[in-house]
Amino acid sequence: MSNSPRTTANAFRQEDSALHQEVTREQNTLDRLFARREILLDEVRSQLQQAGIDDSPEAAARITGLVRRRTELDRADSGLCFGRIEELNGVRLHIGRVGLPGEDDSADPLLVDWRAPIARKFYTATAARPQGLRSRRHIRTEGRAVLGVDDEAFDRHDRGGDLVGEAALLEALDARRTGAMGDVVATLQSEQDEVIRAPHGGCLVVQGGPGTGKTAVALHRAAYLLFTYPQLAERGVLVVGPSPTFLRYIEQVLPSLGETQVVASTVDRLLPGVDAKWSDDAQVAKIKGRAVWAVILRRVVEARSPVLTTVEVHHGEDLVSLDQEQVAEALAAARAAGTSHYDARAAFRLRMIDLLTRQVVEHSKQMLSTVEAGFEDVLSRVDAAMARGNDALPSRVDSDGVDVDGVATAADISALRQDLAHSGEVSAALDQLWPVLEPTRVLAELLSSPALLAEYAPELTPDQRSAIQKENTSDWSEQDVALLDEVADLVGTPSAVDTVGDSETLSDRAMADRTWTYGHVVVDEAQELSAMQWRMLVRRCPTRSFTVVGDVNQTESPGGSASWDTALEPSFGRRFRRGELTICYRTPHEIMERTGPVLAAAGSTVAPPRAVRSNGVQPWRRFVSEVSLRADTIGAVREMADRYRGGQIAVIGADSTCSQLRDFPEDVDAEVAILTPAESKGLEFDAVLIVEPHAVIAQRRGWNALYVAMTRCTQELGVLSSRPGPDELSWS
Ligand SMILES: Nc1ncnc2c1ncn2[C@@H]1O[C@H](COP(=O)(O)OP(=O)(O)OP(=O)(O)O)[C@@H](O)[C@H]1O
Repeated sequence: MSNSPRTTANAFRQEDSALHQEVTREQNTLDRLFARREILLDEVRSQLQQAGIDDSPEAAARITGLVRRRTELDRADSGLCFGRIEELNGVRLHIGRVGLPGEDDSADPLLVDWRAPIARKFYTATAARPQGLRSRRHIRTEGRAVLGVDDEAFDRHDRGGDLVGEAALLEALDARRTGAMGDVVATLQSEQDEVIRAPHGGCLVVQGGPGTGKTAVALHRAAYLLFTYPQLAERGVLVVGPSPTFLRYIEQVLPSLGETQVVASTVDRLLPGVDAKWSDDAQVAKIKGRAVWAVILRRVVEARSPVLTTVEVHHGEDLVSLDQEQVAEALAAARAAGTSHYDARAAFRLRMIDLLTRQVVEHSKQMLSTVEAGFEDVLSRVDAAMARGNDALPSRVDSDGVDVDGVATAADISALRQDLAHSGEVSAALDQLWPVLEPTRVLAELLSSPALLAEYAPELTPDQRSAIQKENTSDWSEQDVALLDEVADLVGTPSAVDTVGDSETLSDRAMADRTWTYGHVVVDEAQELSAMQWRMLVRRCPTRSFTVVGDVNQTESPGGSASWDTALEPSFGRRFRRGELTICYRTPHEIMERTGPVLAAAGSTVAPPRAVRSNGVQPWRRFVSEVSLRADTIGAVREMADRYRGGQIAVIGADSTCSQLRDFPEDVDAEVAILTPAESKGLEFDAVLIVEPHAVIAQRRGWNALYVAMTRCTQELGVLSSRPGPDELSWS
């Protein structure tokens, strides 16, 4: 039976009114939720005011917990509630950014936190596997207003797709880009949820093609772990990204989820006091990234062994000395502990002062006859006090009237040791015998000396050694930082934490402390890291609790890896779990289907990820003359800016092309960025214009770079070339 226009119109009206009723119903719920949130916020604020009177660790932990709760309630102002599930028995649960308990403890929660186990079904139920749900609803809101609802019913077996909340998802994906990544908590997909909720111990590596949500998933996982394992908040979660631009792009995601206990950094910013000023060229970066540096640098540090020599020091009129045998014995004792260079040197210094003190006392004729018995006892107590304070000499020993011999008391001996500890002659003797190792000096000396490189780095060929040799050793490159960190670890250099006050954030404290260890580390674009950078990261989390996301088909950096086994095995052995993301959310089908040949040319045997949406906009290519390239680029960008007003546009090309296009006119109604493929890593734009693809391909790992460039846009891809080819970009 066909519907007459009148009955169709009636049906629409009925549907409209049913929809209207549902929107009103959700609006009432949202109003109640906001009212409850206000009450809870007031409670937390007053608890915070009352706290802080005592400064016990328990009180500090409680305050940290309250501050976190206040932040998450505060930040939930937008998108407080975004979903609802209805179970077969009719029970309905609203899902949101934070959990809101009911008014009394026994009541059901008014709003379930998206990270709670019970919320999982919201992200994973499908018509084929409804998991006891009758329906799922996505609730679209703006501020405190409900705009609409999208329902999926699971008791009618008429939907078979693998997308969750397809309408809400597609709407989110089609939205204009703002230049900042947002959270996707309302529309997470089932395969993403699986990664986010994986157990936190050990290393989880997630491979996924461009736009499959790796960054989004990694950040939501950080929020999930902090919620599920609150103890992680104390040490924080480190998020490592490929560039400062990328970190700015993602910086709002975790705060919008209410998380503050997260430190975001590039890997080269993780060594306090060292600022990487430049990048090595590809050949040098590749050499410096090799794992063999761990062996080379250990060799260098170990070769700085103390020089066996006698020690002579004045104390007043006295000349006291240690012979080689005594020095050798003290050295052996200091090193036996198996501690770092720095700690062993500190232990040796104490031992040396101890022996010299003994000599001074022995020189005192008055003490000679009676000193031994009491002296040992006092020394052992002084030693114990020193061992507790490591390098620090106690300013005073509690003598309790202990007379060593009726002339020298414990206090006398303590004062004597203080004298010797501050003696310039003792310091000079120590420096000569066992020089302090300053990581920057050690590496600078090595890299500037062909002779030292030949001696300590025989694993490198002469050509490689001359490639890395450098005269100006006061500036450090990104790859140098990982080498410096390795030296600092071998030497055991203490961290300069003193500059950070109590009131500073977790991020301030962690970033000022080389030895800070995190509860969990998330690494994005992880395929780009060199072996030495991996070592550096593992030192930041010795429990090896890592989430590693990336795409080995996008690897561009010289020290990076084309396989996860190669990248991870040196640091994690075989002890890592794998996850995979297979659906591309960013780039439309029209573009993704053109990336296959480029990926194949890059040497990959896998297919690009399947695009979730199609927008009907075909990628285009124009041939222009080299002379008019700049003008044509400007013209093409203007056209794109007209189509994506207020949006984000990227012009991507090789270094040489980018330099030609600098000082791009800004009088277009869109943000325009001119980037190399490496700079565009992890970012996305409404439209992308690739200029001179042949120059991109000509670079090292150029096909991978082209693949990265092609997959940055959410709507439109254009290509401008002054030369024909390559065939992989012949679309017609
Ligand atoms: N479940 C989702 N709901 C809505 N948007 C999503 C979802 N998953 C991913 N996105 C969006 O898709 C885009 C791509 O995500 P993301 O940047 O995390 O991908 P990626 O795998 O890290 O990409 P690349 O490797 O190219 O850097 C982003 O705009 C992200 O917000």
